[in-house]
Amino acid sequence: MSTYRSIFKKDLFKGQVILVTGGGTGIGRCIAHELAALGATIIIAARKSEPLKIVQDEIQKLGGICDTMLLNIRDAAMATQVIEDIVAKHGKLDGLVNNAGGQFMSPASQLTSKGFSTVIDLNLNGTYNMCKAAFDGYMGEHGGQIVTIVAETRNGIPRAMHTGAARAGIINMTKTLAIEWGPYNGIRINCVAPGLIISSGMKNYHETMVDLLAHSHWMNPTSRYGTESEVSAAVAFLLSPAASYINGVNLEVDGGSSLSKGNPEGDELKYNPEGSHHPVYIGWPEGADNVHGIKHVDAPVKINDLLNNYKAIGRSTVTAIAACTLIPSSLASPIPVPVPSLPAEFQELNKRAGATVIHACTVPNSFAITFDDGPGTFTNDLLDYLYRKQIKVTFFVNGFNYNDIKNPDIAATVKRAFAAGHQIGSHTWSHADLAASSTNIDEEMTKLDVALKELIGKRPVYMRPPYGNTSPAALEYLGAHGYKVINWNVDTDDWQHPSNFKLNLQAYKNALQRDTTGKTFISLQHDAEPLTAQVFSKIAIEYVLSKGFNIMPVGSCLGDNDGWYRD
Ligand SMILES: CCC/C=C/C(=O)SCCNC(=O)CCNC(=O)[C@H](O)C(C)(C)COP(=O)([O-])OP(=O)([O-])OC[C@H]1O[C@@H](n2cnc3c(N)ncnc32)[C@H](O)[C@@H]1OP(=O)([O-])[O-]
Ligand SMILES: NC(=O)C1=CN([C@@H]2O[C@H](COP(=O)(O)OP(=O)(O)OC[C@H]3O[C@@H](n4cnc5c(N)ncnc54)[C@H](OP(=O)(O)O)[C@@H]3O)[C@@H](O)[C@H]2O)C=CC1
Repeated sequence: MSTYRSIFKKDLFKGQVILVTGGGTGIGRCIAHELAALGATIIIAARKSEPLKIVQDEIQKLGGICDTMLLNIRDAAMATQVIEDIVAKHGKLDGLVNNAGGQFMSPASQLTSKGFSTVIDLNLNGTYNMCKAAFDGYMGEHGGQIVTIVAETRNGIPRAMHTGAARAGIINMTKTLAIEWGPYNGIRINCVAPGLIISSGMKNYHETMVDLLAHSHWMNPTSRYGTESEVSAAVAFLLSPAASYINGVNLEVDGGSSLSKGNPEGDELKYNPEGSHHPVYIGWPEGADNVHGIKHVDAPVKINDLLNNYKAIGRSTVTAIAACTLIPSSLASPIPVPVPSLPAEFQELNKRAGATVIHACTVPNSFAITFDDGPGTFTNDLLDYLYRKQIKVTFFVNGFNYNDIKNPDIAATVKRAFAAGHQIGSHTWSHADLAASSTNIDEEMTKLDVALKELIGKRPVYMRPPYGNTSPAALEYLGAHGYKVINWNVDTDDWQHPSNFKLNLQAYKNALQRDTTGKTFISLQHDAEPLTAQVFSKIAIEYVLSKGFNIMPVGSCLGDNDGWYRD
């Protein structure tokens, strides 16, 4: 019967008894499968019995030995009891894999004391409880191997300060225990620090976070996420005699992501959005996902899709590790993005109507970078970057679209952008199509003007019609009410393919890779798109700067230094 295809030799752990906490799901389950396939008697323990029973059944079906126990690692007495029960039932405890753990995501500023304590209690205290129980109950006298799964913490973990602190505590505790428990008790103790791993753990996160994760999987030096098998292999190695002189280390299994995290700028340019050139290791048996009724990996669909992609394009099994190149078909041959020109009937209409539609700048060598539909959840990240680069841009904001401008965080972002000298323009209250006869143009413009007046004390003169759409009636209204109507001549279409930075940038390349003598540009992207705010905007700005253009707000690029707003 085909079983987990470990890279290690068969029977490596034959006769050993190893406890894997949290072994009913994700990484822990994979570790349990691999160690059982290598001959160990595995005990998996966690709070919920059902996942444990399923995994026990899977392992037994494949010919392995697996026992289950209920355990809450936060409960020291329960930890002690579980170790006692294992020793009573199986006679010993050769290995302990502290895999149980986790957290919720939250910016540090919004974290409550209770939330912080909960995550510290689970990870740091829980791991301590297990180490102490294993030491007191068996290993202190007989020796053994301990491996704790932490998380890569080298430069902090944004939005998970609590878990970063707990895991850093575990890493340090591990070093001390290696020193204290090594010489006399024959214990080796190490940590494995995964980067982002395609596993059931991702199911704990909100859909928005899963979306973001699914889009950013290439943003580390290995340009992909890791697999459960790659973490499990590190654990098996550290438990094995091959690591018998390795003690007190933290082995990062993160594709190098911890090396570059925290660098304020430029990292994105070093990453490879085209996909990974690295082999992917997946130890699950080849064939369908559910051979013998065993589901290989149980991550959220969008994350699981990444794995299927790695499998489809890469060589994913132990027997066939080979270089793989993940090139989404959309990137294989760049699709040129045409520079839009105003439809002929509108050019004619503009001549008659009250407002003309502006597509380019007048100041020589200027490039106005504009963002629509925001503020978005990550506009503040973009503002941080713009501040560091000392660059000013234009934000055409909505009142109620991706976000509600009255939400205090969103309102604060508008105020911050304004105070920093960026130009705030109107993009209508609700992103309504001004060319549609059903749209109340006056309401759309006035409602946002009133909200902005409250926030920044002024009403914008510059506006961008949603979808770039105008009609004679709209232009007449806008002209009569003193608005300047700004469209663009570089359209990234980032909203259609937010994670395809190469395609987004193609619009810039189409504009700037030809003779640009006497030309000026206004580009369009959307800061409401998280990946545009966090990544693409920076790629675009670096590119425009590399071509020698001066980036400025639309008002400046039209030579208008005073008339951006009115009272
Ligand atoms: C980061 C690097 C990559 C890592 C990836 C992985 O690890 S993937 C693996 C991922 N796998 C896992 O993480 C698996 C293990 N994770 C867990 O069991 C839970 O996530 C746990 C750690 C919160 C513990 O749960 P529990 O049942 O013991 O606790 P509880 O529910 O009773 O909450 C206690 C308090 O915590 C607070 N708080 C909780 N949630 C939120 C939130 N979403 N928002 C804000 N706050 C939140 C809140 O204060 C709450 O008290 P309240 O205000 O309600 O009175
Ligand atoms: N997936 C990833 O990208 C990364 C994961 N990690 C870490 O790897 C480990 C495994 O993660 P993963 O498999 O992805 O996530 P899962 O959420 O699938 O696994 C967590 C496991 O821990 C168990 N658990 C949670 N709290 C307790 C508790 N108090 N007592 C006993 N068991 C508990 C859960 O079972 P039950 O609920 O039944 O108790 C579950 O089986 C975790 O420590 C995680 O933080 C680190 C970095 C990245």
